Amino acid sequence: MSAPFDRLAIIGLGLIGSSLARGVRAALPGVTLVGYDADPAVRATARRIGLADTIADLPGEAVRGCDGVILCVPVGAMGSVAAEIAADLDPAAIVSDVGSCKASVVDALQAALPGAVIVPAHPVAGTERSGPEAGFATLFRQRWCILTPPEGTDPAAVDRVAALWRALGSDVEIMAPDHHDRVLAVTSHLPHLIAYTIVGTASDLEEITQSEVIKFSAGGFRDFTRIAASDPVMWRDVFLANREAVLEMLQRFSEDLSALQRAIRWGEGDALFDRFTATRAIRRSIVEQGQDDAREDFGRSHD
Ligand SMILES: NC(=O)C1=CN([C@@H]2O[C@H](COP(=O)(O)OP(=O)(O)OC[C@H]3O[C@@H](n4cnc5c(N)ncnc54)[C@H](O)[C@@H]3O)[C@@H](O)[C@H]2O)C=CC1
Ligand SMILES: O=C(O)C(=O)Cc1ccc(O)cc1
Repeated sequence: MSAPFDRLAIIGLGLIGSSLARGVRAALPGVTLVGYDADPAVRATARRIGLADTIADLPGEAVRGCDGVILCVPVGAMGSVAAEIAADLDPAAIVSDVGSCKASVVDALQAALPGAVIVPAHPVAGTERSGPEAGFATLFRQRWCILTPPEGTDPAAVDRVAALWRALGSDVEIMAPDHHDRVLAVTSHLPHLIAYTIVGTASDLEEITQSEVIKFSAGGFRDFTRIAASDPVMWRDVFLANREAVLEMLQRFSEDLSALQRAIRWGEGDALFDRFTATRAIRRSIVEQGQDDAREDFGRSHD
């Protein structure tokens, strides 16, 4: 199988960009990799650990001569990065991204790069860690990667981006950007909001000390603290960019939470039991489909 790209630029070398670089190195050794990050310290680390064949000092320099460009920056920075590369982009190059929400990113990329070939993507794989040293080559293996090409996108371009993610071990699905954002609002964004809230609530309680929260954190709370350790810039941007879908799912969630609150208040054990039985079945079907995190060393050593 020939590689889907000859020369690939990765802009943003944090968790996802560096995992992508490592994955491409391992699975597609014929691809020439160029990296760029706005943070000079990240560029220095990327050079030291040999993330790409070249680490450029300017975004335009990174994309020049590339047939593929993947933006791996927080979603709020996608538009400005696209504007920075516009003048140096090969007109035939495919521009993609890895942002966690898609409608706003598609709009930002189309506005900054009129006429460019744009195939947005979202690898539904990650950890709570960030930065170039947090990445690992196998992050995308057995994970979904959702592509949200704008209407009229050349199918051959979509196939090339799909081939890239399949080479890294992902399963690829195509979706409309708005639908993607509603699905991810409930499966990923709302759970992060809940984790940020519960961990904040526990640490704000006056009568329970911080050290008691840490000392007695049982399974459930510990899992929430992992998610609540996720990158503040990335998640600030996700909630601002996917505002409507998140607010809609939050409204539904609040209503369901009120129903459980009511059941507890009125001692309605059957209602609680029925709800917990139904949710247990959902967990079982996720595990059966191999989409759980059975990887015990998740986020630690993977290369
Ligand atoms: N963290 C996760 O689990 C996942 C994240 N994503 C998406 O991937 C993207 C990147 O996230 P992470 O790698 O986790 O974040 P990260 O914080 O580890 O890395 C982001 C990098 O982008 C750089 N950057 C920021 N603004 C820039 C600019 N204007 N020009 C060039 N570089 C710039 C930062 O210096 C940083 O090194 C985000 O859009 C996020 O929504 C997608 C799937 C999973
Ligand atoms: O670490 C976790 O539990 C995650 O949920 C990772 C993650 C974060 C953001 C995404 O867009 C996709 C996956």
